[in-house]
Amino acid sequence: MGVENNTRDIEETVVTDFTDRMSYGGYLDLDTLLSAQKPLSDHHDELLFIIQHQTTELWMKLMVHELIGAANYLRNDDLGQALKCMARLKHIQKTLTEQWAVLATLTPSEYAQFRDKLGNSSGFQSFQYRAIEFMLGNKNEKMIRVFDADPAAQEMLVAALNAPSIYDEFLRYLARKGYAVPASILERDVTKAWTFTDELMPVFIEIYNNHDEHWEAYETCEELVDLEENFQFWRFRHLRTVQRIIGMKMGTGGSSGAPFLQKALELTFFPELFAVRTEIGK
Ligand code: HEM
Ligand SMILES: N[C@@H](CC(=O)c1ccccc1NC=O)C(=O)O
Repeated sequence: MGVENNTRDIEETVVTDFTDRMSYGGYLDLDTLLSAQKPLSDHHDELLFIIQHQTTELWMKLMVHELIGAANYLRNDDLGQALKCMARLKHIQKTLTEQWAVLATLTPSEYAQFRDKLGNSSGFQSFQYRAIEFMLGNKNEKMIRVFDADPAAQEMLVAALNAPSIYDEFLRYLARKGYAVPASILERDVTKAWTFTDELMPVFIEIYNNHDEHWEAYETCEELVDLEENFQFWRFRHLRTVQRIIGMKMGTGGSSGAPFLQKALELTFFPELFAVRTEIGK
């Protein structure tokens, strides 16, 4: 039987009594989740602003989880599982980059009506964002101080600062597989930002020039390139959204605003994987 009167019958077997059963809202703790939106103004658009940030933080929570997973799998030489984590990470990144379109419906006039309520709070203080940057190799000890007033966040961030990045783990994996990764790289101080290392180039040139013989390493290199590219796309959409909403105003976090965000577009996580492109087929 099809639908009648444009109304779908609820089937006899559908469960409706949840007095002693776990329900959807109970499992997902929706009471907590949906009571966490607390606008500080009466402005219609503040809910959009809050939900855009909260959904981003939720997806970033999964990104942290997947990045930890990927690093652990690499450490255990389980490349297949590490690649699965990276594939999921890339889809989350795409979702987050697309999501900027929702916030871009906020006009400068609308935002100006509640911006003063935000005080000095800023995305700059997102510990999950900072952890993701650290896990990808953009380490910066100075960021830790921002979290002096939040010991739990700070502890998590210090752990991410002290742990090898996903790139460090990949290079260690390559070394275990017999690739000539210099010892100085394997023993480097992982709390410092990665900087371009010329001695690594022969390893990647070999992998890219003879990719059939190095398929697993080659595929992983390209996954890392995708991750970096997607990260830059997110940063770019953030910058463009900021430009259209606050122009050249300073940030609530105290930075110069757009010029500060622009500088991040010059950062790179895996410089050798981009440099190798110049060398292919020479
Ligand atoms: C009206 C929308 C937004 C504006 C005007 C804006 C503006 C800014 C500005 C000016 C900064 C520089 C730090 C400062 O001085 O405050 C910044 C940083 C940041 N914002 Fe936003 N932002 C917006 C939306 C978002 C959203 C939705 C997120 C998602 C969580 C986000 C995440 C971040 C992060 C992670 C940083 C630090 C970036 C870095 O260290 O390179 N922002 N934002
Ligand atoms: N930094 C933004 C304010 C802002 O966007 C914001 C404020 C509180 C919590 C998260 C935010 N998002 C990103 O920076 C501004 O300068 O307008």
